[in-house]
Amino acid sequence: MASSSTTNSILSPSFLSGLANSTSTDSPRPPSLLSFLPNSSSSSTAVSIKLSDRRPRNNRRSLPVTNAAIKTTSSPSSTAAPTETPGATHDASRPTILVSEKLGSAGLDLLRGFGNVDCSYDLSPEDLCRKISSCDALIVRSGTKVTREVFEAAKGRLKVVGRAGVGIDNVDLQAATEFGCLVVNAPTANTVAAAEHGIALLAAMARNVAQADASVKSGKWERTKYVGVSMVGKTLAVMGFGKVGSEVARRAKGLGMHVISHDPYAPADRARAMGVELVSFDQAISTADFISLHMPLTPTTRKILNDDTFAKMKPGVRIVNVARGGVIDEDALVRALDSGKVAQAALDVFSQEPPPKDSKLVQHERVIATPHLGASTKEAQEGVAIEIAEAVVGALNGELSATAVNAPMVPPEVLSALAPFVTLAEKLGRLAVQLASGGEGIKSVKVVYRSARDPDDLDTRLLRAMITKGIIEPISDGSYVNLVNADFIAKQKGLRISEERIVVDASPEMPVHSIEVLMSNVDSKFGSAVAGEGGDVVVEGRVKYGVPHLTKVGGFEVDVSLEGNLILCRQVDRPGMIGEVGNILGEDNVNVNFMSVGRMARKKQAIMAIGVDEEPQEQTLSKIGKVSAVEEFVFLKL
Ligand SMILES: NC(=O)C1=CN([C@@H]2O[C@H](COP(=O)(O)OP(=O)(O)OC[C@H]3O[C@@H](n4cnc5c(N)ncnc54)[C@H](O)[C@@H]3O)[C@@H](O)[C@H]2O)C=CC1
Ligand SMILES: O=C(O)C(=O)COP(=O)(O)O
Repeated sequence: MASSSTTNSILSPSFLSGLANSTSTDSPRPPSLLSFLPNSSSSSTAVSIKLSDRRPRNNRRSLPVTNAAIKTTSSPSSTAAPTETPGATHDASRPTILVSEKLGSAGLDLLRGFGNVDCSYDLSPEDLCRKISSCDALIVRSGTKVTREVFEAAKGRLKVVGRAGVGIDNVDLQAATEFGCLVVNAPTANTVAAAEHGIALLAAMARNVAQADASVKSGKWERTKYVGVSMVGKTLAVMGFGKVGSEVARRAKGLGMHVISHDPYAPADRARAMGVELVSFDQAISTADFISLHMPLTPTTRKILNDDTFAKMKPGVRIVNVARGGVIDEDALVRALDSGKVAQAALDVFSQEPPPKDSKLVQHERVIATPHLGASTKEAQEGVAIEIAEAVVGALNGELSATAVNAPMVPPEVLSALAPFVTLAEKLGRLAVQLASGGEGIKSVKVVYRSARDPDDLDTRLLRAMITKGIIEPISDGSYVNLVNADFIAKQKGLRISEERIVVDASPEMPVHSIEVLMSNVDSKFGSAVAGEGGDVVVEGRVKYGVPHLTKVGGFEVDVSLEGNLILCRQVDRPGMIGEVGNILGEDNVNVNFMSVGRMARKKQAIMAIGVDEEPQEQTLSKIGKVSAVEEFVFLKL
């Protein structure tokens, strides 16, 4: 098989006239990343064929966007209409957003401008599961457990879970990812509130404010009993130097404390700039007079303070926890308080919330407790509500949120530049899998990105996810594939996708010059699609003038815009072939929108790539098969 061929291109005039008509909405927009629809870019423009040279266009054609998908999704299984907020009307054409915990009014207003908002607080797990199949989004705080059962009960309708706050330990992220449900949080709006609460607890604990207050209210006046300790000059270990931890450190420095911190992932220069020394875990806990916890609850931080670690602390250490109850072994803390190793603890969070009424920890006389109030200031709650409402609305619009927790975060400007390549990637995956015979047998796919840019500057996660989606959707029983679950589903299906980035001499303006998809160890329905030493099914595409094009099939160069559907035809290169096949399609009312012929050499084999708007009937295809010069052909849905 020849490794190269020459190309004639036929551009349809309506393609060009469509461009002339382009409006402001024609500028490239980021594609919907969550609502991937199967035929996300089909064009319905009917055209006639006319020979023409490729011409650059001044206006770009509008990009296929699929952002209506989530808005209009209604699960066939969802029959129960959600309870509306009193006074609100339920509009079935709008997405439904269930808010299961109190959310600031500004956020609710924003949500109501976009969809049906159902504020149902204090739902039992069963009620939540019952409701969820009629909801497109769920907004929670720390009180709602979003378990695997919730995702199962959603029956595929739930597209986004918004956590109105930072900690996402109450959301089963693995299950969310498997179900293709995006999880977003609101990571910044409550930072100061949580830090202020940490400082409030620190000072209240040191000066016995809570106990003394209760004593005075009970009619006592116990001035000697409630002598406190000073904070100035004491060492505070901030465990977790993230947003909250660093704000606590800043405030503690203002109180004259010596602040050290342990955080395996924090940059030392950021800490140093604040006059905070980053130290090892053991050094932090063994030298601190006060320890303040600010790390997330994860499998590695669960019970990070336990009998062993309490044993390493200074006698009389004081502990503040506004992070998560689960980072402390609470029974061990009771033991450490009883033994005097820990002098006092100030706790905002508990492993079980609310804690049992008879909790020894809560009842301990040297413990002060608040009911998870860290984020509860008016200001923080309004800010969090807006932050999460914007993220959820964006996600429902098919945009990727900057606060996505279980999907790659792609900055809007990168997304915008990648948009046509995202469509190209999906179509190449879709084409390659249809060219292979027996799609389920595909195990190994290689993707080669050619770009003028440094390989490190090219974030291909989005493109890989779309290729995966393109490969998987045609061969699976309705698997819903999106950026969130693409890698998971590929792995589940035993599909190994490897990537190679090659620097080429091309325009650095374009993030990618070409994308090539190679499938190993598969037979092809269209022998000409097989190329290379390994006998791979090969397709390659590029973006030209903002529009995805197929540029290579097997060893043949072609040039066809990836719109509508595609007929690939290998024939002996001879005069009249284009007209003959074009006539068959025309007679059977199939519109050709694009056509190109790539041949090995004059009068040798050639590949005709024909873009068609409609799906030709069986008999139309068989007429093409009967054209004497046609050696093989295949119809591919894009
Ligand atoms: N009580 C409340 O109402 C609130 C509680 N929180 C809790 O505080 C936590 C921290 O919040 P942010 O500072 O906004 O998050 P963040 O993500 O900015 O900071 C967390 C820091 O913990 C560090 N970390 C991770 N593993 C660690 C380990 N093993 N040891 C030490 N440090 C580790 C990370 O590197 C990161 O710098 C949240 O995960 C949440 O659970 C946050 C807001 C309000
Ligand atoms: O943001 C966080 O992580 C918090 O813990 C705040 O929780 P809340 O929204 O007040 O239930």
